[in-house]
Amino acid sequence: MSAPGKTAPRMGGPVLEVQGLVKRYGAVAAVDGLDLAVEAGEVFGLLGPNGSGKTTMILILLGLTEPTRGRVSVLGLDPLRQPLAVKRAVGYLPDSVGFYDQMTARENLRFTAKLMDVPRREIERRIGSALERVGLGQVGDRRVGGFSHGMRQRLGVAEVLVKDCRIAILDEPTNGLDPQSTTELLGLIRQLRDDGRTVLLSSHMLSLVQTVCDRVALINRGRIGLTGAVDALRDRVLGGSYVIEVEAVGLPLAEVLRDLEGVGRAEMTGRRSAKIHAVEDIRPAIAERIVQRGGALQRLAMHQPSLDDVYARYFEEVRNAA
Ligand SMILES: Nc1ncnc2c1ncn2[C@@H]1O[C@H](COP(=O)(O)OP(=O)(O)OP(=O)(O)O)[C@@H](O)[C@H]1O
Repeated sequence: MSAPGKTAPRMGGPVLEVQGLVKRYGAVAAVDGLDLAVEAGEVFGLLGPNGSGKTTMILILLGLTEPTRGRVSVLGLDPLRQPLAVKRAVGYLPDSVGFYDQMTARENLRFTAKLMDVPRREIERRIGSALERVGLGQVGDRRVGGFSHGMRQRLGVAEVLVKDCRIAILDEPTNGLDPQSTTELLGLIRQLRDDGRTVLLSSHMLSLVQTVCDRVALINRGRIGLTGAVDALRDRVLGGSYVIEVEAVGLPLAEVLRDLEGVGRAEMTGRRSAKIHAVEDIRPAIAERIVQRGGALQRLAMHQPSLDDVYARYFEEVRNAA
């Protein structure tokens, strides 16, 4: 597959940019003053509860919905004024990708390639290579009507490869996929990034998003609440907290932990076990203290908060503040 994309009206800076975006449906503000900049080559996750405006924003980026107010730029293009150019440069996978069921996978890809003006001499080579890459090489001549949901999603990725898009936008791509298909799809998303493409994805599958996204934005009621790398958000929302589980015998554990430096809160989970919330990884200090006081350490494990913890805490704070 060749290097992605030839549409490069601007060098440097964000490839997807939204400023002061508002979209109203009557009294409902689906998007309510949203600013976002996605840099070239990153996998960016849009996270937020149902109805927070993720799909609306994606449709605006694709030129499929008109914003009420605000500025939108996709590779320097205005999706409303240049919808065809945006369609050529951006691959879009909704949660259920639409293909012609009566046509084979190869015919569907050929149809898109012609529609998108892929150079004729390139079409068959790109289709063959894309089908192989997404693991559909053996079934390229089968009708898509018989494909599973996971196969359709992979065919959606093949379409991005055939169009050679610089940007792929995926709306809830892992919805309805079994664990193996989910893992495969995430692998393909990583490959898109490794090609140098930019990926914007919306998802509720936080633990999975965490494994694939370079940065995420938490969206609440049509606005971006927080943006950053998962680690940075963890620090900001959870105060960089580490959860350490310790189990020791031969000493009064609660007393031993009481004045240990770095312990934010220690909660006894049993007679010999405790869960410690700390601002840094203080496992060596815990081990040393227990041994010094004549105890025997039986377990010392650190649990790093996941994106689910960040998400839950953030939206809890938002609800409490409302
Ligand atoms: N065509 C429409 N007409 C009226 N209201 C709409 C329309 N599309 C979206 N909305 C409303 O706008 C808000 C945002 O919807 P949107 O689908 O963008 O959210 P979302 O974050 O993608 O949700 P989900 O996670 O459930 O897909 C919701 O209150 C929704 O009901």
